[in-house]
Amino acid sequence: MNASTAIQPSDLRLGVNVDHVATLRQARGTSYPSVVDAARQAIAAGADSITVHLREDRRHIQDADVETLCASGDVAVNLEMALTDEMIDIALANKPRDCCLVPESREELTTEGGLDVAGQLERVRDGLDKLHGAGINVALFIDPDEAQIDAAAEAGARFIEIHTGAYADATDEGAAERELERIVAAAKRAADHGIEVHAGHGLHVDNVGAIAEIGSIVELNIGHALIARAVFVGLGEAVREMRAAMETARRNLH
Ligand SMILES: CC(=O)[C@@H](O)[C@H](O)COP(=O)(O)O
Ligand SMILES: NCC(=O)COP(=O)(O)O
Repeated sequence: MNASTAIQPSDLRLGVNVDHVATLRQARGTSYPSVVDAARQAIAAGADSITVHLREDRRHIQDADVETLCASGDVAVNLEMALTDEMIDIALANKPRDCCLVPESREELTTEGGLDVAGQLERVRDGLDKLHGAGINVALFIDPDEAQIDAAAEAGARFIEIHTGAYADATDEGAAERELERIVAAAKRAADHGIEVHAGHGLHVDNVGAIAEIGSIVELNIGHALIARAVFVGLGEAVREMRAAMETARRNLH
């Protein structure tokens, strides 16, 4: 592989999820902190895109955040959403560059498992067709599971986002290693299907390296830990720290 085709650290994109900027705002129902200002600051500091999860219960991101961000023209938006008619209509009305279909339940504290594509293939295929028809890139947020990867390919997915939550939440090194092996295998299987591979959930500067070293993963979506870090160092510095951790790890690729 010559230098021109070697994987470059910049090959790995960073999507910053700003849900929890909205969590702080919703805590008091104020107009601040501005999600749009946070998005622009993150982009200025090196983020490639902004992820927002418009949940059915609107616990953090609001419809107006999606509308303003998508209308801004200077922020690449990745709209995370449940596979429902309501959310598909909102995506079609706002036309974010990207969507990511995620499972959702009101009782959950945060996203738990990945989307069950294998168990609802036609419904997923129908959702993909509607969003693709509007020119929206759509990723399926799925567990690092062979059957779900194969189902994503069968449904016509062009992108997946591998759920890294089990890896991030592993309580010991052995469990983390086993989850990492699942992610590596899933990323390779998806890439072999010709699917672009993203990853996210629970990542922070201390655990992102092993994921960033997986050459077939080209985008990471990171939110909660980065926003938490921003409380102490500011959003721009938190983004720069994450990018540096990703690029340092990416240089380990052969
Ligand atoms: C799908 C995923 O893992 C996250 O992007 C999601 O946004 C988590 O939901 P909360 O941000 O509500 O924790
Ligand atoms: N899809 C993952 C994401 O957008 C951010 O997840 P987290 O870093 O907030 O856990």
